[in-house]
Amino acid sequence: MNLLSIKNLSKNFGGIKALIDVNIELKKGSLTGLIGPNGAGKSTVFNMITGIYPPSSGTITFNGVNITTKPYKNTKLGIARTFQNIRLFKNLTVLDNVKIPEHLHVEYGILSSFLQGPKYLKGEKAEDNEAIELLKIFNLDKFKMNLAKNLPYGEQRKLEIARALATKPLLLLLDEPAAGMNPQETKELLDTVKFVRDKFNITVFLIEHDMSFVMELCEDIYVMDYGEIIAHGTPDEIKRNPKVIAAYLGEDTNEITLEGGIS
Ligand SMILES: Nc1ncnc2c1ncn2[C@@H]1O[C@H](COP(=O)(O)OP(=O)(O)OP(=O)(O)O)[C@@H](O)[C@H]1O
Repeated sequence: MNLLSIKNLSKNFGGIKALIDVNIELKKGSLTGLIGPNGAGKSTVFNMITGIYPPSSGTITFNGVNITTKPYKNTKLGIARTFQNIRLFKNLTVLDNVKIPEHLHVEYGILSSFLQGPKYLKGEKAEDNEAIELLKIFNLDKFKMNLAKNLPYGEQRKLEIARALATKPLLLLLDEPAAGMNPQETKELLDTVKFVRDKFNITVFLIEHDMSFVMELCEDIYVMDYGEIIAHGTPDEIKRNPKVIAAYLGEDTNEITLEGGIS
C-alpha cells in the first residue's frame, strides 16, 4: 500500500516551471531516494509535501488524506523533515531539541503544566526517558546537556534527524542528510537510517547528492531533471539508465555509468 501519492504535481514560480507533471508513489515502509542535478526541483517536491508552498496543480495524498491544501496539519498527520541547512534550536540543549517536538503528543493542558501537578510531572519524566532513548540510537545521549550549537557538524545533522523522529512520523523526509559528512560519518548515517526505518517501521524519502550513499541505502529511486521525473527504478536500473547518465554528465552515452558514484 502507498503511504504517499503525488499525482500530476506542477509548480510555477513566475515564469519558472519548477515542477512539471510530477508523479511519485511511496510504498509504506520503503526507503526511497530523490536525485537529480542542482535546480532539478527536488527541494520543491519536499516543499510541496510539507506545504511550504501550494502547488500550481496536482494532488498529494498522504495516508489516505488529501493534503494538497492542508499544510498546517502535515506534522500532526505524521510528516517530519530535515533541511539542507541544519535548523536546530541552537541555544537549547540536545535533550530539549528532542523534547520540544515530543510535546506535539503530550496530553496535559496549560493549567496542568503551570501548576506542575502529578500528571504533568509524570508526563515530563516519560518525555525525558523517551527523548533519551531516541538520543541513544544516534549515540547522542552523552551530549544531552550540551547546547546544540556546540555539537560537531556531523552530530548536529544526526540530532536534526532525532528531532524529526521525536514527532513520531509515519514519513520522514531527509534533505541531503549526508551533506558535509566525512566517509566514516556517512557510513554510520547509512546504518542509522536503515535502523530507524526498521525499528520505527516508518517510510523514508530522501534527497541526496552522494550517489554511493543513495545507491546503497535506497530500494527505489526517482530521478529529476528540469522539473520532471526522468527515471524511476531500483538502484541497478537507475545506474544504467542513459537518460540519468546524460542528465548528470551532460552527454547522451551508454558507455559512462554511475557505478563508481558521483557526488
Ligand atoms: N521560492 C522560489 N522562488 C522562485 N524560484 C524558486 C523557488 N524555489 C525554487 N525555485 C526554482 O525552482 C527550481 C527548482 O529548485 P529546487 O530548489 O527545487 O531544486 P533542487 O533540485 O532542490 O536543487 P539543489 O540540488 O541545488 O538543492 C530552480 O530553478 C529554483 O531556482
